[in-house]
Amino acid sequence: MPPALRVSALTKTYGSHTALQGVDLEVTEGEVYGLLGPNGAGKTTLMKAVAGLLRPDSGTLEIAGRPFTRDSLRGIGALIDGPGLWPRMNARQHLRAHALLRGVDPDHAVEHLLPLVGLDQVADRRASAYSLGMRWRLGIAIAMIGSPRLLVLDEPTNGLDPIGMRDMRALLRKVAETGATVFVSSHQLDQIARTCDRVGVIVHGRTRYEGPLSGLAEDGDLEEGFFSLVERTSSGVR
Ligand SMILES: Nc1ncnc2c1ncn2[C@@H]1O[C@H](COP(=O)(O)OP(=O)(O)OP(=O)(O)O)[C@@H](O)[C@H]1O
Repeated sequence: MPPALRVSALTKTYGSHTALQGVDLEVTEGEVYGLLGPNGAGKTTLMKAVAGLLRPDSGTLEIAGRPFTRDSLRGIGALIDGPGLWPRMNARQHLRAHALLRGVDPDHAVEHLLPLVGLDQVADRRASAYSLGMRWRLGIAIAMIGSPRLLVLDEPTNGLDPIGMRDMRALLRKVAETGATVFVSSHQLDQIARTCDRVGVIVHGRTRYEGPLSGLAEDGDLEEGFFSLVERTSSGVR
């Protein structure tokens, strides 16, 4: 089976700043893949490229073995830069509106996605009354409209309290159990450690590690191993 996502030699420059300098990675179908890297490493840039929100300068993207085209976007759901919600609308209305915009059955979206993200009991409450965790979960439900095979999530644990993080970890596993592949970025090594099957680490726009998270550990210490990889590959640049 071809990988859900293959990124090869991807580059992206903003003006004179090179954000991606040849990123390679491979996300296996059905896994939860964690994208790690320090601030400014290029994680969001890479995720935007996979979600079709920006065009890379060079390199290739393949989705399920096929070259990336506009049609690939039908199979990709993304949540980048946080959930953009309408404060006066409730969860049910959000899902219905997005389903109609994407041309899929709004009843199906509401029935399947609200329970999946644990918002069925509060579906009629306005988004402005939701906790951050609930907003993120609604954002994920919106990204899942149309049953994408690949879900791209940029920092979905940002700002969450421990309970919100635990719920998010459980949700990502649940999403993977539906058969979708999850490509998720995070700063939080411990969250990634508890959720992901494999990880990729990018530093200054280059892939520096890909494999099981345990492979990053140094003398059994994951955090030390991660810091040491970042320092070794940063060449003094901050
Ligand atoms: N629109 C833009 N214009 C100019 N530079 C940009 C733009 N977007 C990102 N950058 C720069 O590109 C580099 C990579 O940014 P990116 O947001 O992809 O990194 P990141 O790994 O997601 O960082 P963080 O963890 O801080 O969110 C950074 O140096 C950033 O300042």
